[in-house]
Amino acid sequence: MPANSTRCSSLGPGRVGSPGLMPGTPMSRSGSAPPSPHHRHTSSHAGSSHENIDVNDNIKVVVRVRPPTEREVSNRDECAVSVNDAMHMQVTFPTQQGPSTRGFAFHGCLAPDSSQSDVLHACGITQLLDAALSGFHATIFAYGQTGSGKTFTMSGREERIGLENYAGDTDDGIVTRAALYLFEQIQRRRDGYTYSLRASYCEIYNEGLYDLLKFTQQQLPVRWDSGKGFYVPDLYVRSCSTLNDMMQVISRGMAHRRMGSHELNLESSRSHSIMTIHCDATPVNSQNPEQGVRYGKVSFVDLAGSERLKDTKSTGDSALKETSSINRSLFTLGKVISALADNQPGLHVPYRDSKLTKLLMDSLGGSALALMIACCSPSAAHVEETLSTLSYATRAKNIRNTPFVQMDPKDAMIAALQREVHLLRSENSFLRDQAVASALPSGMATPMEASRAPSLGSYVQLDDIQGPIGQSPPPGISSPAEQPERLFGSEALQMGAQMGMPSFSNQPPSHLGPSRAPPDMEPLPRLPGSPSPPFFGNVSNANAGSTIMPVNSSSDQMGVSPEKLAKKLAEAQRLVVQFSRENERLSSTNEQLRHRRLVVDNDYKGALDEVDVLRGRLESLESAFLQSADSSSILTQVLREHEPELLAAHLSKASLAGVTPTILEQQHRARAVTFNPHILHDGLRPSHVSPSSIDPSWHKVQPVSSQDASHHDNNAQAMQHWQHQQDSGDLNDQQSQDDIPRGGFASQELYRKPWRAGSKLNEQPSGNALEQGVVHADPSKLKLLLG
Ligand SMILES: Nc1ncnc2c1ncn2[C@@H]1O[C@H](COP(=O)(O)OP(=O)(O)OP(=O)(O)O)[C@@H](O)[C@H]1O
Repeated sequence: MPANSTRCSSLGPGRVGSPGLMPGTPMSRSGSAPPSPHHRHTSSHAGSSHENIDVNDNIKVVVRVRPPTEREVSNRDECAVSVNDAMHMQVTFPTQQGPSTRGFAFHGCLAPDSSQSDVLHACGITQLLDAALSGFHATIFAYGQTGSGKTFTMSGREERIGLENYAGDTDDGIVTRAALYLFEQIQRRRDGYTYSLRASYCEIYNEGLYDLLKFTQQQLPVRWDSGKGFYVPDLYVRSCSTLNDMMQVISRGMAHRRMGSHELNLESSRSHSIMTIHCDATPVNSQNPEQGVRYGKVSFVDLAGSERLKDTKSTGDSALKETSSINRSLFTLGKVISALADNQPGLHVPYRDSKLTKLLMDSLGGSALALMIACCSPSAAHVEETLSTLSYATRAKNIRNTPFVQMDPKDAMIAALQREVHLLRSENSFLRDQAVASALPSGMATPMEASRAPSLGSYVQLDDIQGPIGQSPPPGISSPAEQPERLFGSEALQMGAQMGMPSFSNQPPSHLGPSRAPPDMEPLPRLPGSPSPPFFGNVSNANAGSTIMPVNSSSDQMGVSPEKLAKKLAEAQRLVVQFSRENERLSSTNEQLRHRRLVVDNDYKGALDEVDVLRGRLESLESAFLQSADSSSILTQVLREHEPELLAAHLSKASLAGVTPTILEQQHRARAVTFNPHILHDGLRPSHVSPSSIDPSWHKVQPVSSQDASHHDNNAQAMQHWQHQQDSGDLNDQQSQDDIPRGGFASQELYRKPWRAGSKLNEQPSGNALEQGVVHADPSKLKLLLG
């Protein structure tokens, strides 16, 4: 610590946004969080709804600083983080010039003494839950360094939840409080829907997806569907009709999560867990065309924490593999967040690079509401990680989601069609009324009016009316072409455009031929309030012979001759037929468009399925290839034949070093350069923080100059580019050999080929690589490749 840092003796008084610990003070533990009304929520929250939700909603980011752990207190760690107010905080960190401070602003900042119920309120979680009940997807994910309080925030004290007769306590986390809130709400809501809740719980461990409710060692596949996005088809989803059912799901899932113990956390989650509560809302009255079944859900994601082996002091193959896999998936998450935060059109967002980012796709830049809770330690010993976490959180604030109510695709389609039919009906009735109103002499009732007062007149069969049918509207009847807005209304036009309808044309569509409804087209059903069959019947066919119109028997008394009246009525009839035809055309065009969209969707889905299959095959080929490299010399022969120089270089380098490098060893070293979590944070670190000033070991693997940084960028970009090409199948065989095979580098040299010259990154990784999160394959399993 810098010489001028100071120490203080206790936690500050506040909670949400209260200063809490002051920077430069030694940390002490206060008592447990202030008592909160267990599992109860204030009425102001209970009544909140999703009305505040902005349809272009950025991800909300709240930071929670946990209290110091006993270990940090006994080590007399300095405090580096202080919360200034409800939205601002600052971090003090050492530099070569002395301590420096950086301020951060978030949607919420929670001081170390904030209670679990404070989290619920400060993070707006009840709003998210209300939104889920209203059909939105919502995601709450906890992010941060290992031991920073993610699991405590999401789940509370997990060990207690599984206890028999557990009735909850003040330490209950978001998940249990949310479950109770949802059950309270569905009993309270009187909004014409019945609600049912279902829950699933899964984890991603070492890039494998496991069901925590049906705990088997079987990995589950992640699939793509154009309607649902990425999803896990075989995940067990349990129906929960009572809070007790839900608590069983929670405790069972938690009990099966993979935990480990290391220097920074005695109970460290070794996997990313996702608990999802599905909120299905079924309308009580299904007659309402605007109502369909809504499929909201809320996911609680407890990410594994980023960690450095030198801090966690983890040893052993499986621990190393876990660390590497955690850091790798967090690295991909970082790339996704960065790409989305940059918000450059056309930029590739590498969702497909990990299972975690696939499953979070909807929450990051998608249609879900998302809340990120960034957790951090107050200790100066972890200030680098804290700065990195806050830099990520700052970037995440820029990610924009577009939430919308989720309905079953079938229901959504039906609702859209019903809306469309509704629009066409009202349009149709409007047109009919308009046409007749224009045709009738002033003072005469329109059919609509007449229908409300049938005693006004008697009826005459239109077909009985003889006389020429004018080709152009008679005086007093304005051409529909002059007033499309009046005919359809701007609202209707907008709705039509939204539904993919072509813009209205008043010319009878030539391709449709005579006015006849398509054979498969149902006549438009009657709209309440629209002219009823006694007046118009089905006007789609002018020869139907049953169309009747009200005519005032004493029309001649109004100064209109029967001939003129008949002419005007005939003209009205012609217009009605024309508009009906237009309506039919719109309907049939819609039908075609929908069909076309269905075909495209199917094609797209088929292509994606194929890509998934090919990707799976490629991955198994890669792993088979690497495994067989140990026991056969095919690879050596291939190199000898196609890359003799490379082989010679390997042999000489190996003999100089006195060891024989192996494929796996070099591959892992190469990965260490790419996946090192500190490198990925590099672009996010404030420019005035020199990496080497914080941790002398950083410069060994991390670019320290802009030139090096650009090498690193090139490195990452080239890898990303290769992956993209690989994904899209753009690579031919030769290119595949020359470029970087993902997860299967034939050697470090091959991997570095495109940017070999002059880069520090091209030097052998430092011996510190292990400490930086590198996983070496089990030496006993590594066989000599080139010997
Ligand atoms: N707000 C808090 N109040 C009291 N104790 C806390 C708080 N946050 C965390 N802790 C304690 O700190 C320790 C580490 O927290 P936790 O296990 O939640 O960290 P984590 O971020 O989930 O770690 P990992 O990524 O390793 O799983 C635990 O003993 C936990 O009880």
